[in-house]
Amino acid sequence: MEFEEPNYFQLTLKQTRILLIKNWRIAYRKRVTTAIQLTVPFFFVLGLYLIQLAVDDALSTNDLFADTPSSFNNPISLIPKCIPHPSSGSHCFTFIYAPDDDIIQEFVSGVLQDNPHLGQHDVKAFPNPQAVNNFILANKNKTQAAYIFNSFTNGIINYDIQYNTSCANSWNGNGQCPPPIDSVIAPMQVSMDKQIMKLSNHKSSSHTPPSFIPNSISIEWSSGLLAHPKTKYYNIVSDLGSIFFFASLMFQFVLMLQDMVVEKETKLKEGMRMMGLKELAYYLSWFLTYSVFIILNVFLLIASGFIFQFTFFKRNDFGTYFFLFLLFGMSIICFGFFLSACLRKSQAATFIGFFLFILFSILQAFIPNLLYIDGKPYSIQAIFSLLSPIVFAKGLTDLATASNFAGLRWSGIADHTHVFPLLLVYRWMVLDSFIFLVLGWYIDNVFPGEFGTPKPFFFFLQPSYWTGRPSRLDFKSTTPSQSSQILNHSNLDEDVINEELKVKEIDPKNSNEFAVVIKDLVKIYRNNAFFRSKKDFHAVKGLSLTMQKNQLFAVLGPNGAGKTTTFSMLTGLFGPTHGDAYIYGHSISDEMNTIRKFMGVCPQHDLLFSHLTGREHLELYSAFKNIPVHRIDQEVEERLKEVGLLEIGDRFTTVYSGGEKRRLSVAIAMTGDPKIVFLDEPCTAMDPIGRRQVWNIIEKMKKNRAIVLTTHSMEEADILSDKIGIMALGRLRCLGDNLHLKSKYGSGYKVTVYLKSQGPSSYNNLALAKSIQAKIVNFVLQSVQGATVLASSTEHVTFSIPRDKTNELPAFLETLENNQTLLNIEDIDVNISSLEEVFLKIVEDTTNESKQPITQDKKSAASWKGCSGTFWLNVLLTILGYIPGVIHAIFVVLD
Ligand SMILES: Nc1ncnc2c1ncn2[C@@H]1O[C@H](COP(=O)(O)OP(=O)(O)OP(=O)(O)O)[C@@H](O)[C@H]1O
Repeated sequence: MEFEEPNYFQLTLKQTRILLIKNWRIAYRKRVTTAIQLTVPFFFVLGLYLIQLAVDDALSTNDLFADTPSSFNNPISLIPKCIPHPSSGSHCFTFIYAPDDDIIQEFVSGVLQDNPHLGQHDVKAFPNPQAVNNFILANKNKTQAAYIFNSFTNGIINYDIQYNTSCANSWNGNGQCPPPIDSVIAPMQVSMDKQIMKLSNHKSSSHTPPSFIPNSISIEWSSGLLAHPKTKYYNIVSDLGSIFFFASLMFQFVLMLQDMVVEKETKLKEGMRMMGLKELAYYLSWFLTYSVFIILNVFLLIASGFIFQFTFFKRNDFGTYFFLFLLFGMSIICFGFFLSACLRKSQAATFIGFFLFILFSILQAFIPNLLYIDGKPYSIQAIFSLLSPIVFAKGLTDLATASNFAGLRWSGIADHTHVFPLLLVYRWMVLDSFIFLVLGWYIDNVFPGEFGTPKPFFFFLQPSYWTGRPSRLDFKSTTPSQSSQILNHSNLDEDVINEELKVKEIDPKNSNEFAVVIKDLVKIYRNNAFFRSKKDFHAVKGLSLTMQKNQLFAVLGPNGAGKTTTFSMLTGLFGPTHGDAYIYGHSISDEMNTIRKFMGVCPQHDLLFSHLTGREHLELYSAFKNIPVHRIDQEVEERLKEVGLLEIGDRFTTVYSGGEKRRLSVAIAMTGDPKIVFLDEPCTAMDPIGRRQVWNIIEKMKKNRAIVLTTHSMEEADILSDKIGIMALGRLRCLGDNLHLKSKYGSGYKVTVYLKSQGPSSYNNLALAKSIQAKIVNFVLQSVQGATVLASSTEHVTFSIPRDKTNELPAFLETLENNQTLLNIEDIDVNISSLEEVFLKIVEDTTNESKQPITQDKKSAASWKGCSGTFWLNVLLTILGYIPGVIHAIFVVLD
């Protein structure tokens, strides 16, 4: 099957489409979560409405808001007696006064007469205002108020009433502080003014009254409210709207972060990338999925606002708040992208998601009021505006304030008489979205984390990144050869050394002969992302190898040999530390995107979505492989049939048995007719029938493609492979086809001689059989030097023929056959050593070799520093490249 060379954008669109279908299918199947996700704004607006109702109810008993059909007046009360605050002693002055002259004392006596609950000890006289100040400064909270008489000139009496704002002297035991004008100032003024009036009426004074006061006037004071209907003055949206609206949209942010990090943590994302998923399609699909959620949320939020009749929605123009919500929603999706690129664990994602949710809720409640005011430098406002929740709260507060009046018109969004008008809020949210999108994309490429090949920090300048094809303009990283430093050739197999020499001669880019050429491949697992450490682990130590086209190459090795690490590098799960490999002439370091077009992968652990069926998985991967839409059904049917899953293809993979999941993984690997297929232990957890079935499939697959198989099953390798490489402790230990390995590393041949039956079991017959057995043993041991008896019974004897006597084997077997009658031999069976024996021998040879510390790696680092011409440039570029890495590292630490 030949598929046309895909156009990058067409393929991206196609993949985006199928990923969207996948996302919607999963969303549909997780109905409860999705329903909550979609309807959450309604519940937040409902909550806001209920709070509004509760507040309205509480205010309904207050005269200010209650229905007041006619005005009413309350007489001005008496001057309240100062009640000492528990913290400021046992006594306080209700008022003090200055100056201390006769006429003022006359006034004060009158005030005390009018306020019989007060006595002389509640007041205190001072000679002048300065003395009053000195007393107050020296005696904190011991005075409630003061009369300061300034002048009596030209018939004008000028006096001040000063009062204590600390509320300490109005302490009424329940912590409430009454408004000073009503409770203190008005009674003091009324009382004092009465005395002035009395004086003018000459009732009790011998002093001459000021000339402007008429003879005999009396006034009664009272105050009251105008008549008014019931008012709903309090607008809950002004105070709590920003938190509630913010929360209803931030919900999506937390869920998206969780969804994306789970796909990363469970390697599903990398699994899809290995099978040809385009990065852009991946991000686009999540962006579109969550954009739809956000748009639906925004409409529901607005609709709920209208249902509950909030003036915020009724008075402001629709566009003003619609764009505010929409742009904020988009900005949090982009912020989610950025965070998902920095996080690896879903647990950390949940924790950080909720932490940010709470942090922003708190910050946005007060920062905008302190920040977006006249006189604040724009630079400070700009820094905080990089966080879209803060700038969102500013926009929301403006709209809530406007809704207390006539509301904001769309034409007024750019009103520059406002500090930070709404148009600026929109622009900042667009800028925030862009910045976080770019940062997330950059970090994902340069610091892909555990999986993925890190790209150079200037990757976006390389034409190949955009075109998917290598270009002459691409910067090539030179990876120094390591094998000569790392390997000690003295204990290596000569086939391995020859292979290494052969690889050195090959020009992998232009050789048509090989499917895979591996050159000095090295993988060091770093303990620390930034520094070399003694805990770094050298998993693959300079592997050089070729694999032929149309052949199956089996990689064997004990646990920890480095098979999966090699496999992961070849399939692009992560990049090599040094060296390179070429698959059909394409480098795994630079051209993985090209390789993925013709590569199929069955990883060691099944990477399956629990809410998709087997058939849907194959549809998904068929789209990644650019199979035309009209051929996808046929492809899916064929793959399901091939692995025997046709009948259960429509079931969710969660109900598949271990073996069925493996078979589905094999089917996925074969989707799209790949030229090279990597199978990592494809038959684990399979029963013998399933295993045979998969072996048959692999056997058929071998025809037009190269297959790389890692396995622990010697039988599997023996039956399927054309060539075998056995690895141990990160190195290739031997290489060749099974016969070559068996004859080279096996103990030799096994010859089993079956004796003729001597009749029913009896003492005589047993003695006869023993003598025949002795004769045969004698004959064989004399015929072949070094032969040994492995096992014997009255029915057969098994001999081991040493490997160096293999050439004598045909002549010996002929002699044995010629003496068959004489020696009473029934049958002769010849077996070569098993692959298992070879494997055990190789592993045994390497058990004494300890895992090497990476001293050589330090040498290579030193030699790198030695390239002084480029050293400082490299240092500079590295430092620049690490800036986003520092941001990344902060999150990794939190992770
Ligand atoms: N992410 C990692 N960080 C550090 N060391 C690792 C990491 N992954 C693997 N290793 C180590 O590298 C060595 C090779 O591991 P690898 O998984 O390649 O072995 P393998 O041959 O595939 O083993 P198995 O047959 O058990 O799958 C092991 O010692 C393993 O502990």
